[in-house]
Amino acid sequence: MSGSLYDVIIIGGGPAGCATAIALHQLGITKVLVVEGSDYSRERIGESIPPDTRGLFSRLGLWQVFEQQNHQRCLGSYSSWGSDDLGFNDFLFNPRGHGWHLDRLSFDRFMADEVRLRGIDFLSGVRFHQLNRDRQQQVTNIALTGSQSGEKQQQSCRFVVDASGRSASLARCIGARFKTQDNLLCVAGFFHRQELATDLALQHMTLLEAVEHGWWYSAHLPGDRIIAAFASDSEIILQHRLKQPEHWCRALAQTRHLGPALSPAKLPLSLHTWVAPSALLNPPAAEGWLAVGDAASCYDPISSQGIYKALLGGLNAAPAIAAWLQGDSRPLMDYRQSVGEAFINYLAQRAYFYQREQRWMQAAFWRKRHLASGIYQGEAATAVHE
Ligand SMILES: Cc1cc2nc3c(=O)[nH]c(=O)nc-3n(C[C@H](O)[C@H](O)[C@H](O)COP(=O)(O)OP(=O)(O)OC[C@H]3O[C@@H](n4cnc5c(N)ncnc54)[C@H](O)[C@@H]3O)c2cc1C
Repeated sequence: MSGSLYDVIIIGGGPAGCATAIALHQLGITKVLVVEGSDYSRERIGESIPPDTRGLFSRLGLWQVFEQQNHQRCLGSYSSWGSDDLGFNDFLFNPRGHGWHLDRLSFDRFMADEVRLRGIDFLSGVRFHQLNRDRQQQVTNIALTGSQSGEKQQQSCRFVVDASGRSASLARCIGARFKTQDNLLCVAGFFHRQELATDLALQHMTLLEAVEHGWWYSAHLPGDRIIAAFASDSEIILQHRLKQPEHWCRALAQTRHLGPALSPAKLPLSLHTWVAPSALLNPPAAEGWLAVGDAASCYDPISSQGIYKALLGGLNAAPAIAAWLQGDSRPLMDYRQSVGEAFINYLAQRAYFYQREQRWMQAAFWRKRHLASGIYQGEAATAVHE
């Protein structure tokens, strides 16, 4: 595969990278290479997607095949937020129907298979390492390394896409930097349904519960698995030793709704920790490259918007790339602007949501979010216009 000049190389075969490759293919751009560092065997996070995602699957030509996958329907969410009561928000009146709780690994493998089925070159187990750009020739040379073998190779292209998720490894090589507005940490445990006294009513729902030091959520996944996750600041997690299963389980048991609903009979074998920042890449695009998905902007998991944003980003990025390859860079600059504007909208929604919780005004977690919401939006606006 070495040696040929690609129109586009995409670093990262997650939802954003695969959606970009498929959307480019729909526009007739087929000299595309996707480079994925993993072999899709390690646990991934991010499973709830809203009903509106159906429209994006349709636009990508994936709706019928996605429907045949075995993902769990999500009919709505219960939440205890701003009040001790458990409110219920269902999707019954959404014209697009229900959402889904994905088996995240099989979803990412499915997206990668759909890319390959279209005849698009796809390297997995190969990591982006370094790049060097020949601006006169308008060629970018990409150095790649086998994740296991350490074997090196080089590929060249005219346009390069960073879809490497929160690491934004390619964009950072070019000199772009994240402006981080918030740095949540999530500690998650996976259970099998048999290990829990789960209330059947919760089976097709997401459950969200605010507590003094952060918030919890749980979701029922395919294969009768259940995820429960606690989101807070790293110093609070450290102080309460919440990376240790016994402390994490004790904190879960102390919640008003989630603990009694799950009541795990035993500790999870291990806990997984993920950073969940709210951050905007500055800039998210420039001549010859763009970032998409989490590499361009990361949203708080409370929004359940990450995968939706990744798929939509791929659909928006493809025409901007196609135009750039034809010599018109205006759509690329529009794309760059739209990533920033969407981020500002997201910050406003997020601030509104966190402001609704007023029960623990003196607790460090909530004080920090209430104080910061105004400042965040001002800073983000600057990032877009820089
Ligand atoms: C705790 C938590 C809970 C979340 N919950 C939800 C949720 O309920 N719903 C939702 O929609 N979103 C959720 N998200 C967000 C969601 O997971 C992300 O927004 C989504 O995965 C972004 O997709 P992506 O393709 O941009 O990035 P990723 O999914 O991160 O994919 C990036 C890909 O690039 C590859 N890669 C990285 N570096 C390199 C390299 N150097 N070379 C080659 N390949 C590389 C990675 O292996 C990966 O496959 C959650 C996130 C967190 C942290």
